[in-house]
Amino acid sequence: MDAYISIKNVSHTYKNGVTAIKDINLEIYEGEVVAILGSNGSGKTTLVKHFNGLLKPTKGTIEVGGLNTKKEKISTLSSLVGYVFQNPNHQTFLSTVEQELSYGCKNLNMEEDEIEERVDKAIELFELHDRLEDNPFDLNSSQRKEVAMASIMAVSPKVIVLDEPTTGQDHKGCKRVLHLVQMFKDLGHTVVLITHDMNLIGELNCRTVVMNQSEIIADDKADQVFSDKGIMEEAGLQPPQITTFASKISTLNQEQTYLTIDSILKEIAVNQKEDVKIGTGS
Ligand SMILES: Nc1ncnc2c1ncn2[C@@H]1O[C@H](COP(=O)(O)OP(=O)(O)OP(=O)(O)O)[C@@H](O)[C@H]1O
Repeated sequence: MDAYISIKNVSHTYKNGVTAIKDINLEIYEGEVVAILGSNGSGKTTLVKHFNGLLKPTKGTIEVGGLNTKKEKISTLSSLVGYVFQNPNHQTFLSTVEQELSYGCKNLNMEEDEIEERVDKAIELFELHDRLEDNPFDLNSSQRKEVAMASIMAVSPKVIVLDEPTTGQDHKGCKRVLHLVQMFKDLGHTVVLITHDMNLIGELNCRTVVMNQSEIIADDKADQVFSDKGIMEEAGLQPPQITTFASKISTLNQEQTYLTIDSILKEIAVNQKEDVKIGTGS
């Protein structure tokens, strides 16, 4: 299968001379959930802004859906890759939620009927029926972020990039983000997450690309990355607290990397059943 996003030897040097990404090679396939991790300034946002043409490589090539991003307009690329900014205020600027939801589709010159159909679907998915007349700026930040996601979903791009989706969210908001990522995946979208939220990555146990000093230093499933002390130290990352806790409990299988409380509880339940079996001689 061909990669949907194919990045070959890509570097980006800003006008001020900072090379924010260096010789990046990365392939992202349809339907994947990929987290991009790394300390501040490691190059995550610069990399991802290349996916929808907001930035163009100063060296190397990127193809999205077979199109060379250097040769395509941002409008073409943004119908393939939707970018949900960290701060929804950078994305919502119209006076009603309904206008926001149709904005992306209108920008792509879709027919009225198609816009209506897509907006209705987004309203359904995000349960926004009661908010259509609201001004996005009267909503709380979590709701505003959902409106931003819903307006991207109306366009229905193959790839959805979520930049720090849980930053500034309360516990309920974080759970909702997890649910939405899973929903996007179930609907067949590819999801790229830029995040510092190790718990979110732990819950997803998704492909995890680690960046450090403008380069990719790891690309593996989250449990493999989190158990690699060298990589974690080099990138200045800490695994989820539950992973560190589990690594200190000798009765747990130390060959395994536990990413969630549920995975620990499951292991304990299995151990207890084994104990009962041994105790009864059955
Ligand atoms: N528009 C710009 N002009 C010049 N330098 C920039 C620009 N945007 C980012 N940089 C620099 O590029 C480097 C990488 O920044 P980038 O924002 O891609 O990293 P990041 O990993 O996303 O960081 P953070 O986690 O803080 O968002 C940093 O040194 C940053 O200062």
